[in-house]
Amino acid sequence: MTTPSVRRPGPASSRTTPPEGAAAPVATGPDPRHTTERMMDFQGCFGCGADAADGLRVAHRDVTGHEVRTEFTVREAHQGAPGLAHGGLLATAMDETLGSVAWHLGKRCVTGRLETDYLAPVPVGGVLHLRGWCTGVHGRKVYVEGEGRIGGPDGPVAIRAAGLFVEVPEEHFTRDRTAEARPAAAGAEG
Ligand SMILES: CCCCCCCC(=O)SCCNC(=O)CCNC(=O)[C@H](O)C(C)(C)COP(=O)(O)OP(=O)(O)OC[C@H]1O[C@@H](n2cnc3c(N)ncnc32)[C@H](O)[C@@H]1OP(=O)(O)O
Repeated sequence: MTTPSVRRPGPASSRTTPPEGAAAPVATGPDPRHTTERMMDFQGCFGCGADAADGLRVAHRDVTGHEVRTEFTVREAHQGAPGLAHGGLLATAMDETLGSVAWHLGKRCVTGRLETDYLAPVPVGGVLHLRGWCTGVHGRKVYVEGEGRIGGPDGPVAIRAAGLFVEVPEEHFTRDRTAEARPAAAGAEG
């Protein structure tokens, strides 16, 4: 394995670092009022759903306070280069883990920003052991960091990330956006 020749900074930029005055996280568990009827028993999530055929099926293992642990077993469908996980999918596994941290704070959040550092390749057949934790809360913004290790929960770090999650109203998930996704009418200016 190659050793990084320069010392890397942490994963968080100024946009994913809690500002002065941010509050410490308070882990309350997910708020059941945030699970709409449509979301109940939904297994189509590409990150963790059992019904997403080539999805990541990230397994949620453990929650301690505001720290969440998950595992992602890399399958052939997740390859980028032969035998190695695609970086975008590793970011997805991280998004799943970090997003879960925000929801465990009782906040209905979506990803606003996700930053990733890749430190080592993750082989097909390998298990990425992910961990995410909250670094602060400021208004609607939840700041989260995480890391993924290979070869075991204490193995070498393969990916690090920092994310900003933003609280949204229920309407974010219930609104019918079909019309918004259609191509604009011919001649309409963008
Ligand atoms: C268990 C569940 C696990 C789930 C894991 C998976 C999570 C996902 O993948 S969610 C899907 C991907 N994400 C999305 O689709 C989100 C799309 N984006 C949006 O809907 C909107 O842009 C949204 C909600 C993030 C923000 O919009 P809006 O509600 O209008 O708020 P807005 O005023 O723009 O932003 C709120 C605050 O966040 C900040 N902010 C928003 N985006 C960013 C960003 N990218 N970088 C830095 N700051 C940001 C704003 O500056 C603002 O800060 P302040 O309160 O200090 O002024």
